Amino acid sequence: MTSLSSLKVLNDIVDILVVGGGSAGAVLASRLSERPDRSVLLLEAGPAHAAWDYPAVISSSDRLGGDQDHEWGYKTEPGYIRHPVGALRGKVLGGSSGINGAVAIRARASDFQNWNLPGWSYDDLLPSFKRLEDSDGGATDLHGQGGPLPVRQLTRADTTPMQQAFTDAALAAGYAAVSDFDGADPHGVGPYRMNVVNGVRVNTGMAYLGNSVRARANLRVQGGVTVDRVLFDGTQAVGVRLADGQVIKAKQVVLSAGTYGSAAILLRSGVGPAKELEALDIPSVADLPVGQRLKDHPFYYNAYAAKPETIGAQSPAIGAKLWTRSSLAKPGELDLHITATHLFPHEFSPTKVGFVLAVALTLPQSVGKFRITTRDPLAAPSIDLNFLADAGDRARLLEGVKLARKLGQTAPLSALVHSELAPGADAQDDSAIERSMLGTLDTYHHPTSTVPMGLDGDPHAVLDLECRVRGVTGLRVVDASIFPDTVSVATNITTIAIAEHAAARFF
Ligand SMILES: Cc1cc2nc3c(=O)[nH]c(=O)nc-3n(C[C@H](O)[C@H](O)[C@H](O)COP(=O)(O)OP(=O)(O)OC[C@H]3O[C@@H](n4cnc5c(N)ncnc54)[C@H](O)[C@@H]3O)c2cc1C
Repeated sequence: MTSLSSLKVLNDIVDILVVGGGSAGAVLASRLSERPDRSVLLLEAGPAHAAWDYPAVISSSDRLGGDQDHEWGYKTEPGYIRHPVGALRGKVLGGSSGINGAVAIRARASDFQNWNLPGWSYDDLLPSFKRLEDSDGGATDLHGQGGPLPVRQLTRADTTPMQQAFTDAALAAGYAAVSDFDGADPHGVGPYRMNVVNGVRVNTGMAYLGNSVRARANLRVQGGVTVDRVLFDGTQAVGVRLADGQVIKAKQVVLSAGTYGSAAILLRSGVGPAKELEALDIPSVADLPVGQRLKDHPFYYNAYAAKPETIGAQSPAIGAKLWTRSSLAKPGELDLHITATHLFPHEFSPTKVGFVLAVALTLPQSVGKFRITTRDPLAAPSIDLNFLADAGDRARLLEGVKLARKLGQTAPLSALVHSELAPGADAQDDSAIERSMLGTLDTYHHPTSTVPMGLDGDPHAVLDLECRVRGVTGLRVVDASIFPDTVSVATNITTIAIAEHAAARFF
């Protein structure tokens, strides 16, 4: 474990201590240390690889989910679907942006309208969405150039024969072609925008914490350090205690440990539902609803055995999607994704090669719950995603699965199919499809909202609108946990943008 003396930066009391170097934390450490007169310390539990020296399991864009050295290893509670699923989270400088699918699409204006928070509209966030980007299409009203994160718009030619056949099947079924999912009308099918360059998934530890940034005299980036809890003097945050008992003092603490990590640190610190904390003998500092509004996107694999002679190239593993709406979506909402992916355990296919039309419900109503069950900072938390508990969620995902199956039977995609593996030929009615949904459901890995922002008087709000933890001083949270509700797309770019937004406005 790192010794306390080796963690000292410039002063004994660091100006800003950022906990967690993931999608949000790396952005904050980079942006906040642009001002040389303040010292910034970033503590990350996982390894802090040099920007040019990430192992292939992190840098290769076709390998998702990391390995035991770079992933927390959490499992969910069985919940409504009655089986646990792996709740993957990156444990590395770059965080979950180091193990994710590298799809780079923003939340929609309607998502921010749903949040309904002053200062957090799409227009408010647009400068941050542009500032983070180095878009290959150059600077436009919509996209930015020269920012830290390279974002490439895939073309049809960049996608695989299977993804092209999927796209053509969706077009044949009457869906529109989408050339940029960040554009005004993303309802339809098309290739992704991705933060991948030459097969390298560019995580935030690379993009925001390159050599010159890490060389700043006022910034210290330290990997291999697990934070136990925030220390308070009364209700003033004064630093953190590490899992090994060492103490680090700071004038301001920012938690960017992610939807699970930040909530767990708050709970261990006495910030959370007082009754739950009392049961764990944790003295209450602020009685707040941490962990009560967990949201995530349920994810179903409509899996196919492919004809080996027609499948062709299989990289990029992720390349195109259909973004559409169920019949229960509210006006303007797009609540279903169908992603055509080669991420498939090929040994399960009778032809030894397969592909997946992965169906996600992106605006679920079901609300999950996050808790800790012990004060031990090294113990796994309890994560109940509560997937599909809401009957409307089941109905909408069912529509998505039926649509995916229809596309699998539509030319030219149908020509690649040897047989359907899930739900499988026997699943002919809704109840059989639903059984398959419940039995094999996974997560899209977009958990949010355990530490939600909200207006004064909002019973769900843990933070105010400047990311400050209510009822205490000197403590902020900035990461995907602060989303007041889920958004209808993958969450990485929006998380980076809220960190850009917070860094520019609140510090
Ligand atoms: C498999 C997978 C695929 C995904 N695919 C996509 C995709 O294609 N596109 C997309 O937009 N989004 C995707 N996502 C989601 C996206 O990556 C996350 O929403 C985003 O990275 C979350 O950022 P964050 O800053 O909130 O948390 P993280 O990036 O997870 O960062 C939290 C950091 O805090 C550290 N930490 C936690 N606890 C402590 C502690 N106690 N002490 C010190 N450090 C701590 C962690 O190790 C981690 O580095 C995917 C996620 C996964 C897991």
